[in-house]
Amino acid sequence: MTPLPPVLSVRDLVKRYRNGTLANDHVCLDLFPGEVFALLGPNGAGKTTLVRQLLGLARPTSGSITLDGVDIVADPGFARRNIGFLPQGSFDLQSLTVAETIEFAARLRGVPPREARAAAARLVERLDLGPFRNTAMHAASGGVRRLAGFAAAVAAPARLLVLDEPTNDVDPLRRAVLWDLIAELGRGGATILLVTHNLAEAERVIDRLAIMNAGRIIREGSPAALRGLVTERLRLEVTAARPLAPHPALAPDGPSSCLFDAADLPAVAAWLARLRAAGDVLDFRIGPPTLDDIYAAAMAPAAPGGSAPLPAGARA
Ligand SMILES: Nc1ncnc2c1ncn2[C@@H]1O[C@H](COP(=O)(O)OP(=O)(O)OP(=O)(O)O)[C@@H](O)[C@H]1O
Repeated sequence: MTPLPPVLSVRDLVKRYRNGTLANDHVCLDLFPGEVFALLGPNGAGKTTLVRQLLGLARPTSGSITLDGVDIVADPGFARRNIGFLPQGSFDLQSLTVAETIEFAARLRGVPPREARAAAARLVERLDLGPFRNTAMHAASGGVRRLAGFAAAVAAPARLLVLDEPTNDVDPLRRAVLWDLIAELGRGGATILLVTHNLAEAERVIDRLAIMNAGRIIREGSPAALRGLVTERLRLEVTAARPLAPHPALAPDGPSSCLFDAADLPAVAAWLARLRAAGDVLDFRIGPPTLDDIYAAAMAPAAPGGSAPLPAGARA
């Protein structure tokens, strides 16, 4: 079967600001239909710069960006019409109510009035925003503004959704609904670029991810492929009844939550069983490394004498 062409294709993208900062250094990226793709990286890595160019809000120094094959450097309007965007910052239309904001966003992207109103009503219901429907955006809490912004981004059909920290300030119950909705949109065929530091929650919706550092993509692949960075390690979470003397295999950061060598599993399991029988440990969980662990491993300084090896298949 021939793979579908990418929705978004970025080739050799370079962005150098006027002050000389090289914010994107030959970035290449392909996003395929229906995938939820996470862009990760520390502060200042170049993520916002990349997003601004994808949206046609900043001009690349060199390189190309196409959306559905259309050159959006030459036609930035095409990007603005076809990308749903939840920005990191606050919303501009502060005098509109929550429901009006969502409806207005849909209208701006060409949805007829009746459908725009229906889409807003559906999203208000789904995100449990009913009590805030008629609250003016400027008077809404940070979390409600965030949810309204999310609803505004997804209220009209889009070729690509760019969601920058969608769950910031959102309460845990609505956050769970929001992640469900993101996963559903992906399953429904939407292509989603997620910029987030919240790896623990994003983990269950992500199909592929890229880690940026200093303007470059340093790792790219599915979470499963990138787990190659931390093979031979397991993560232990312990609920203890009282402070525990550390086990040598878990030092120095154990044992409440830590990584340990898989080879030490028999010793660690026997130690936990003893503590559990004595009532010192109430509960424990041993599982594979998390996305946070993968990220930390990717960002760790290279071992002396060379750079960290790239695991097979870690770069798609
Ligand atoms: N308008 C600008 N002029 C000059 N330098 C800039 C400008 N905007 C960003 N930079 C610099 O470009 C680099 C990348 O910044 P960018 O905002 O893209 O990073 P980021 O990964 O989005 O960071 P964060 O996670 O903190 O939002 C940084 O060194 C930043 O200081």
